[in-house]
This record gives sequence, C-alpha cells and structure tokens, in this order.
Amino acid sequence: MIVVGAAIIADGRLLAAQRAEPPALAGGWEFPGGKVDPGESDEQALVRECREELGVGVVLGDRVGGDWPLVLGGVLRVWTARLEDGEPRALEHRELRWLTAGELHDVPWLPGDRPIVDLLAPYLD
Ligand SMILES: Nc1nc2c([nH]c(=O)n2[C@H]2C[C@H](O)[C@@H](COP(=O)(O)OP(=O)(O)OP(=O)(O)O)O2)c(=O)[nH]1
Repeated sequence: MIVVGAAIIADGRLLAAQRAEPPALAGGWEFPGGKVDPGESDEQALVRECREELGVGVVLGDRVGGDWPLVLGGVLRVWTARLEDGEPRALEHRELRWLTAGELHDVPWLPGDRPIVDLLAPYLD
C-alpha cells in the first residue's frame, strides 16, 4: 500500500489536519492525503486527495525524504505543496490548523509523521 501526503505550505505555515476516523487514529494529526488507487500515479493521487479532502487545488513541490514505513504496513510518501486555488476546508477532517515553525510540534502528529515534520522546518523560514 502506498499512501501519499501533502505538506501544504502558505505564508510560512504548514497545514496540519486532524483525523476524524477510524477510532484508533481519530484525534491524531496528519498530512492531507490518502491511498494511491490502481492506475494512478502518486502525484495524481495526491492532487485528487487534496481536492476531495480540502476542496483545494495544489501544485506539488519537493519530495520530503523517501519511503516512510507505516505501522500497519505500506509506505508514506510526502511532497511539499502550495495552494493553487481555494481555501482549505475540513471536508473530511475534524479540524485544520496552520502551524508556524515554532508551533510544528504543538499538535499530536500520528507517530510516523513526527520525523517528517522535523524536515519541514527549513521550508517555513
Ligand atoms: N493521509 C495520511 N495518512 C497517514 C499519514 N500518516 C500515517 O501514518 N497515515 C496512515 C493513516 C492511514 O492508516 C493511512 C491512510 O489511509 P486513509 O484512510 O487516509 O486513506 P484514504 O483517504 O485513501 O481512505 P479510504 O480510501 O480508506 O477511505 O496512512 C499522513 O500523514 N497522512
């Protein structure tokens, strides 16, 4: 399983999204995204998920690290992204927050996401 996530950055802040489900993950914070469907590229999946989950268009930037292993199997692949159209809305998440560099660890990220978040600080200067 390949899961893709978007580190959306605007005005020096990172968008964090709080999961609403399933119960085991609800309340944890993550990068918007989801599973890559058959026949879809990673990048296509990520643009689609951002539209579905946030109602926005994004332009992808740098890949952040490589394949990040997920606890339940599979890998997470993350890209930086900027907004192309729309303002993010929590269409599937419980809540959204824009985090400055100093606030990056103010939310309880899903455990696997923490090392990825650390790599994003230089993008927020
Ligand atoms: N989207 C996302 N998922 C993450 C992150 N970190 C992390 O461990 N995960 C895990 C949580 C889930 O087990 C899995 C993603 O599944 P998902 O339920 O979001 O995928 P999806 O949107 O395609 O959902 P569905 O088709 O199952 O409804 O990856 C992250 O930063 N973003």
